Amino acid sequence: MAPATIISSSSPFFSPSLGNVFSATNSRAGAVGFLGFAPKFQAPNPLTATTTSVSLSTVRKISRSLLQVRSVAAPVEDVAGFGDMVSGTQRKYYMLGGKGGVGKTSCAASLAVKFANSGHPTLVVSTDPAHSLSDSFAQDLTGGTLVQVEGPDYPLFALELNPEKAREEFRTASKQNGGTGVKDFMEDMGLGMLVEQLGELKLGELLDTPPPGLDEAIAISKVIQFLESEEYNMFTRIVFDTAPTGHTLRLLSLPDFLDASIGKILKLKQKITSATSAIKSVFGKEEKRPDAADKLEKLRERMIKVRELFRDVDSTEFVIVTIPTVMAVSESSRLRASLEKENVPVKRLIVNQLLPPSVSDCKFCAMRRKDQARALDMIQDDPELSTLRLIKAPLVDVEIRGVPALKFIGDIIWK
Ligand SMILES: Nc1ncnc2c1ncn2[C@@H]1O[C@H](COP(=O)(O)OP(=O)(O)OP(=O)(O)O)[C@@H](O)[C@H]1O
Repeated sequence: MAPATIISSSSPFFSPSLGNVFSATNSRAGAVGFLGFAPKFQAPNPLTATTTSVSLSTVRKISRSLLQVRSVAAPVEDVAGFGDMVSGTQRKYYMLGGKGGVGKTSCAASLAVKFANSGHPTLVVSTDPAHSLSDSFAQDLTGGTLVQVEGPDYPLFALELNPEKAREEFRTASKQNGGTGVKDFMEDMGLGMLVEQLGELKLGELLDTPPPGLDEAIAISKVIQFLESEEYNMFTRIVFDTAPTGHTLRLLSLPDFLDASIGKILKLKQKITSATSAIKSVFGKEEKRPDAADKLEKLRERMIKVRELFRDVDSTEFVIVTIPTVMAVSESSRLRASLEKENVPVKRLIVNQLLPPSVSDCKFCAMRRKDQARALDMIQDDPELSTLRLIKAPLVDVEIRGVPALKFIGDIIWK
């Protein structure tokens, strides 16, 4: 991860300034360690900051009470702006992605805070194996379970999917009880049906080693849970902080791949079934068994549901985050092209870490500014990117950490 350039408070263009904001703001949340200013409140240690792991019943209770008291912010005229994103109580998914280190997590976390402060019970999920949600919120959100983020006006929960832990559990499970542990493990992920079917097809041994793409499969299984499980019913906005480009594209194309693979398995199974039942009927031994193909077909339907969700303009949007450099803009252009090929809706492009205006640039800053202007021109001329709504986010003078900082940057980005 490339660290952001941090401009000191003595910089000639000390604006926009988180430092200024925080000297005037107090908060329940733990804003931690801002450079260049002295916070007026006691900043908790990020490692010991209080976070709450919640049980299913707590989530349900909050959900019920929210349904009674919540009023979601009204839509504004600008349908393409934040007003469009916040309006309506039907569930919407936002995926933020782009090159490593450009500010995906900061943008995703700031969007989640803004949604929560606008009245939406919100869930922010990290599918990046190198999670930084905890760092961004300055709260411990690790553990792979729903954790409530302290600070926003309405419930905001975070979930850092833990592929390494999942992979380890997978290995352990596959060694237990002659492989039935794998089934339990996959069932926990909402993929039990797949194992059953593989068992039917005597392909269970394939599960003994974690397959390539398990990280993405875990993320997909979570999406299925978001769609089907009561635990997640309360959330009207789900924000994904995705892994850098390649991983994310694999994640988005996985349902297609699984759908096609299941299709092939189904065909193969049909052939085997008709051949074996022909033999069995010749010998008068055909048994009536529940049709495994039905279950596979159901799994396939779920995959189609996920695939459709990724493509549904009304409920899903992929927001590309970039920085104003030739390399990052080029990668964003390729990402947009790939997303278009996958029919994933993209409407916005955030250009993050733009140097704020200044009257007196030093030579270094003037050079950087010229470079950034060139990258912005590149975006204007790029057929993949020029059609997107451009959101310019300034490089701020301190690291963006904690809910107040995320609120500050979120109010600049999400308008
Ligand atoms: N506009 C900004 N101004 C100042 N600092 C920023 C800005 N945006 C992001 N940063 C800082 O840059 C660093 C990287 O940001 P972030 O973690 O959000 O990027 P990322 O794209 O999610 O990284 P990764 O690909 O490693 O997950 C963080 O220290 C963050 O505080």
